[in-house]
Amino acid sequence: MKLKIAVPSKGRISDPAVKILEKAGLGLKDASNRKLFSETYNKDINVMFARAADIPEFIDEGICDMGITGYDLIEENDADVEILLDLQFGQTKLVLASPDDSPIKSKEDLKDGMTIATEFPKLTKEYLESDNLDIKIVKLTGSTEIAPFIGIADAITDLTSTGTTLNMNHLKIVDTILESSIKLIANKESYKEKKNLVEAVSTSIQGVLEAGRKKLVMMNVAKKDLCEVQKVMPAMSGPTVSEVLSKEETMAVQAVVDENEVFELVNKLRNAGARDILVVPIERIIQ
Ligand SMILES: Nc1ncnc2c1ncn2[C@@H]1O[C@H](COP(=O)(O)OP(=O)(O)OP(=O)(O)O)[C@@H](O)[C@H]1O
Ligand SMILES: O=P(O)(O)OC[C@H]1O[C@H](OP(=O)(O)OP(=O)(O)O)[C@H](O)[C@@H]1O
Ligand SMILES: [Mg+2]
Repeated sequence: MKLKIAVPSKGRISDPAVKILEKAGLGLKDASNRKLFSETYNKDINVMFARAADIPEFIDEGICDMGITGYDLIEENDADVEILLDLQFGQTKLVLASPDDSPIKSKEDLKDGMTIATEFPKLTKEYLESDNLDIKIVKLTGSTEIAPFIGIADAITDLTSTGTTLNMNHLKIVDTILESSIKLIANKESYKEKKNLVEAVSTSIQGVLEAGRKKLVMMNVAKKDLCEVQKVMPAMSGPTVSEVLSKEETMAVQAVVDENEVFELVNKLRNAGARDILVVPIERIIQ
């Protein structure tokens, strides 16, 4: 039984998606450009490349079993899929925005008869319907930010992450409609029929995400200093201590710690008597 994963073929989320699969042990056998399919180093799992915007539909319809794409696209396509993981990249938000000098400064300033340009008509319509506003929606396929300046819209809804595009086009954020990031999703039937394989992929990717924030700290400690070192040693399940065969009165100590604790910890460990301290990246942590 094979499992097919849909991966964005281009754009800002394509490379990070391929990289997280590689770290999860699902490296692509052929990631050359313009290929539609690639095997992975797991004989039961293949990858299909597609536009991020098409992936929600492909998973909903079962054309692929799993996929990696943006939450905004899942919602805009009203895709009925299982959202398994937040992949902690591609954070963005869909916002209502208007020209800097526009009187539209809040949602309340929107009036019947106005026009909004967007690449996300469904999400925009839902956002407006909640206030029974009779506002025309103009669907564009990109460069939405110019719409208010060529007379086709009073305001826009668009994705923003750094805010650069809005600032460069003299647009201000009026309201946030949806927070989004990149998700690992699965077809609901596949999740039942290929549950083991789907969960194996999800667990492995979760292990990569967990490990991303952790480091393995290893060191040698004289037996006389062990107590002092253990006092400063935060750890997931207590440090591991073992005999150093080559040095009698010395113990090898190691523990997994959060990367943001490492700087302070290393100095405390040295002061407590630890020597030969190594800080090692971790590829995956499977609880
Ligand atoms: N600043 C951003 N603008 C747009 N999308 C973003 C942004 N940050 C993250 N994303 C996420 O990436 C997804 C795909 O956006 P992206 O623009 O990379 O793909 P694309 O539009 O298909 O490719 P391209 O922009 O190169 O045409 C978006 O739906 C969203 O989930
Ligand atoms: O807040 P920022 O970091 O400026 O990002 C926001 C911009 O990114 C997206 O466009 P993209 O670059 O994906 O081009 P596209 O419109 O062709 O998809 C989006 O449509 C905005 O224009
Ligand atoms: Mg884009």
